[in-house]
Amino acid sequence: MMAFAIGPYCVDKPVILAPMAGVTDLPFRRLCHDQGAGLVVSEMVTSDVRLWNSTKSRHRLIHDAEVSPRSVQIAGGDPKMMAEAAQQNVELGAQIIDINMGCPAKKVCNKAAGSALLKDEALVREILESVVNSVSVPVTLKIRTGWSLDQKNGLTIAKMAEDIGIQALAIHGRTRECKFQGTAEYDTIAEIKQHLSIPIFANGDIKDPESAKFVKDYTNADGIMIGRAAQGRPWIFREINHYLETNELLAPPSLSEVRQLVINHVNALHQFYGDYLGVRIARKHVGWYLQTLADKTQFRSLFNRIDNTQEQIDRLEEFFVCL
Ligand SMILES: Cc1cc2nc3c(=O)[nH]c(=O)nc-3n(C[C@H](O)[C@H](O)[C@H](O)COP(=O)(O)O)c2cc1C
Repeated sequence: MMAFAIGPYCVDKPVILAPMAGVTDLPFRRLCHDQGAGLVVSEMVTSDVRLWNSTKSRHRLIHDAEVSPRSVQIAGGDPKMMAEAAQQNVELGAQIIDINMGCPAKKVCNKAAGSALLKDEALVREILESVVNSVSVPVTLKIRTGWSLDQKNGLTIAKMAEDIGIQALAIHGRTRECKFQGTAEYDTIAEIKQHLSIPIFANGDIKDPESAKFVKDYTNADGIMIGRAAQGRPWIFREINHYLETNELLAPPSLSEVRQLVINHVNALHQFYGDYLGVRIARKHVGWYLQTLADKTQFRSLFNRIDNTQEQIDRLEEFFVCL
């Protein structure tokens, strides 16, 4: 059964992995896809091609070996640079270009990019037109509900985006000013969904199957986008799919399944990043996995001191045997 389509790409499951810089790298995207995410979106790639030689950008520009459709998010505030970045990412294998107007990170917003763009509707229009006209693949957009509570212009931006040719829209239920404070609200998302005909993805504070179903029903969104709740818990995608289909909760994964998943994930990180970066990035993900397991504090500090790929795997094996 098709949940939604973006251009020629039919997506059969309505649960989407949100773009998260420093989290949703290629190994994590593949893992979440295996666990039932219908669509996974890359970490943002800066539109400033002069920065593409950094280690961070080089890893973000690897689009082969990715599950299809390959959705690559770009971030920036200059229409020409955004168009150039979109074209180059398509040449590198992107099948969908996603534009970031949702991220409140200072690094992004200080340069009038990410969610900071929402206060300048003329610039938003220029960027969207420039990117849509520069590539032949579908272009999607991620926004917040607006710039501020006084200027909740999400609906205006959404209508503009659809008119320009944006093919799907993800909305985080907070304004830029809210950053991550308070709780997400879904009325604005529901209102946008009523006025638009492109697929709409609801995002913000969805933590479990029940909240996913609530938000999907409340907003009538075509997809549910999950960010932080997937950290250390990538099986949330299959749990949500199951609940949406059957209204019943899946049993949690067994310890031996979690063990295998964590070890495979850590191995994939070592392979993708190499030894030095791989062990460091693995520490972050293992820290998240440990939040759902017992005996975490002691093991976490031990694991964070390990500097060697094989030793990370050996210690993880031992840790799970002792649980
Ligand atoms: C660590 C982190 C990195 C993020 N990076 C991005 C990003 O690169 N692009 C983007 O559009 N949003 C980014 N976001 C925002 C998320 O995509 C999402 O909108 C937000 O976390 C709310 O969803 P959640 O409550 O399910 O986490 C990031 C969020 C976090 C926590």
